[in-house]
Amino acid sequence: MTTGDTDDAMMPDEGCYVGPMRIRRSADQLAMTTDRRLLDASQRTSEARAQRAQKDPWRVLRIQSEFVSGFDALRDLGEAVTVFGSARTQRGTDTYELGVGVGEALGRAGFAVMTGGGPGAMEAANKGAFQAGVPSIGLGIELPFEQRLNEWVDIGLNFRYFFARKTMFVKYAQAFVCLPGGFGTLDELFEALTLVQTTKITRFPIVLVGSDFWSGLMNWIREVLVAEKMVGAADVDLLQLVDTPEEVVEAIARTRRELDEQAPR
Ligand SMILES: C/C(=C\CNc1ncnc2c1ncn2[C@@H]1O[C@H](COP(=O)(O)O)[C@@H](O)[C@H]1O)CO
Repeated sequence: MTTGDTDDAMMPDEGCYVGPMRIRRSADQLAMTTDRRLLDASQRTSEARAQRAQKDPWRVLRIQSEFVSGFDALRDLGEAVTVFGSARTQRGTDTYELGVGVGEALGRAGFAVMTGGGPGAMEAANKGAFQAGVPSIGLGIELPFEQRLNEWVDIGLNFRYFFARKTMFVKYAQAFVCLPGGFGTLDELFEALTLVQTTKITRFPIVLVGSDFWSGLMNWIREVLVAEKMVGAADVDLLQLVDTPEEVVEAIARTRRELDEQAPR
């Protein structure tokens, strides 16, 4: 994060977000995040247990405040779609352009677009939404390294806690779209799938974009999960696999129509 011939240690760090706040800290300090303070088992010494007893009850207020600010910021949002995808997708690649196209097509169909607000596929989808003139929302997360919301976000919120942020992705969206991604994207995809499968959320299309990328997973779900009776055959239909931005919009519209026919609002 430094340039030129200046002593690296003297250069201010780019900093990172701690919840909604941007601060500069040393690399060691950056390794600690609020989520980690709450969850990390490596803290289980007697000293850490004492701290836990003293501090955890008060953390609830901070957790609560994240829900309050999220609910408040998003309360007037119209129809929206959450787009997940890799933080590592490079600008100028086909996948990045696909993400821009998806954001734009969703925008033209009247949906605001919500992402994790980071780089890669998130940035691409935000860019498309911005270009379509619809709200382009980024729900960032405090991470143990420098992070900022991408430049195409026009409504941005930063969260300390993954679980508070995930609630916003679900509560304020009418569908999920997954571009190619890694563990983060898979986590978000499977959380959504579980919520639909267990009817915690209803009327919720989940669309995977990019058959080259996702068909291996779809085959594994059919050949292993269904075959071993870990999921029902019908559960596979909760996922739709498409390749183009237009097909994303069609898939969402089709699922909504089908759901309306089964159980009119
Ligand atoms: C890896 C880098 C930055 C990470 N920055 C992120 N900012 C916001 N949201 C993120 C970030 N990384 C992951 N996420 C969430 O998970 C999904 C992507 O994870 P994947 O493992 O890359 O698939 C994404 O949808 C976000 O919600 C440095 O460039």
